[in-house]
Amino acid sequence: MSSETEIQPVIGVIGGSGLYDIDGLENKEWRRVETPWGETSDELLFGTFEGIKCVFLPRHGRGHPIPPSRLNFRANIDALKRSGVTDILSLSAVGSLKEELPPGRFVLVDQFIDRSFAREKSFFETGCVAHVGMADPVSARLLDVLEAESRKLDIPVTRGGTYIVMEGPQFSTRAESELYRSWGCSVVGMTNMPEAKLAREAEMTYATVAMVTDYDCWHTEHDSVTVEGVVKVMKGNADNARRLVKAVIPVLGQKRPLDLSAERALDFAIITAPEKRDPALVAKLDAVAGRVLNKA
Ligand SMILES: CSC[C@H]1O[C@H](OP(=O)(O)O)[C@H](O)[C@@H]1O
Ligand SMILES: Nc1ncnc2[nH]cnc12
Repeated sequence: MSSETEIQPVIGVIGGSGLYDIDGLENKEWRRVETPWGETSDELLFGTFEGIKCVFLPRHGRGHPIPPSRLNFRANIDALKRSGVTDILSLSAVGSLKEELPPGRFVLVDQFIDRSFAREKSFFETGCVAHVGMADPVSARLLDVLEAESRKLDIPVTRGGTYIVMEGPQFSTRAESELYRSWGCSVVGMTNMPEAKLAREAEMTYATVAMVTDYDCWHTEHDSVTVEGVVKVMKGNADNARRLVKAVIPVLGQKRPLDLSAERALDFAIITAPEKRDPALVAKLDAVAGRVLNKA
């Protein structure tokens, strides 16, 4: 298949804190999707928007029952892949690590630092080893559209930045917050890794809209982050996120060429010799890696 091959995108939206539904979808249906990795956070919401297929998943489940360390990221990403999703828009509440990124701003991050440690981070295990590239974890094409539509809607937006992923669920200590700032990070959150790594392994394009809710705890003129403070800002952010999602779907849903860095990420990534592969694991990888593993 050449890079000129056109595909019909299916848009997946992962809703973070405060975003447990999306409006404007037609033919809406919540459906459970079975995966070999266990239970997803919730049922997935299938629908169309201006004729474009969309799939929504509330990351923490409706009503927010699941904390960051207990999210089954593998099941969530596998279920989106299995449902035909090609492009993932991840919507996330984050704390700001820079003065110029106040609450209410949307940061279109282009890098991540993964400091999470209590999570399953790969679909590949003993019996089928793969190493995908993560140098550019975010799709510039998705960012272009998110940036252009945010500006049209007058949503305060910053293109570029690093999202540092902490394990949580407690917020950072002041020393941690200062450490992340000294590393040049823009925002801090608890969920985008391993989500972005798994999206790459599953050959889906990925971009995050990091919606600032607070200044974490480093800022001397603002109170340290609390859930109460986050929730107050989240409402306005969620309204803007809904407007933005509605604006980007018709643009992203148009036929487009393959995005090779993501959609062909597994072409040269699997190192385990075919005769050494574990058939049970290969079977589990059907949705994620069937394209390369099941080649004749
Ligand atoms: C409710 S504040 C902390 C919570 O919000 C973020 O989650 P998400 O990315 O799903 O919006 C953050 O990472 C924490 O999980
Ligand atoms: N300050 C913060 N730290 C980690 N996750 C967050 N989500 C929202 N605000 C946050």
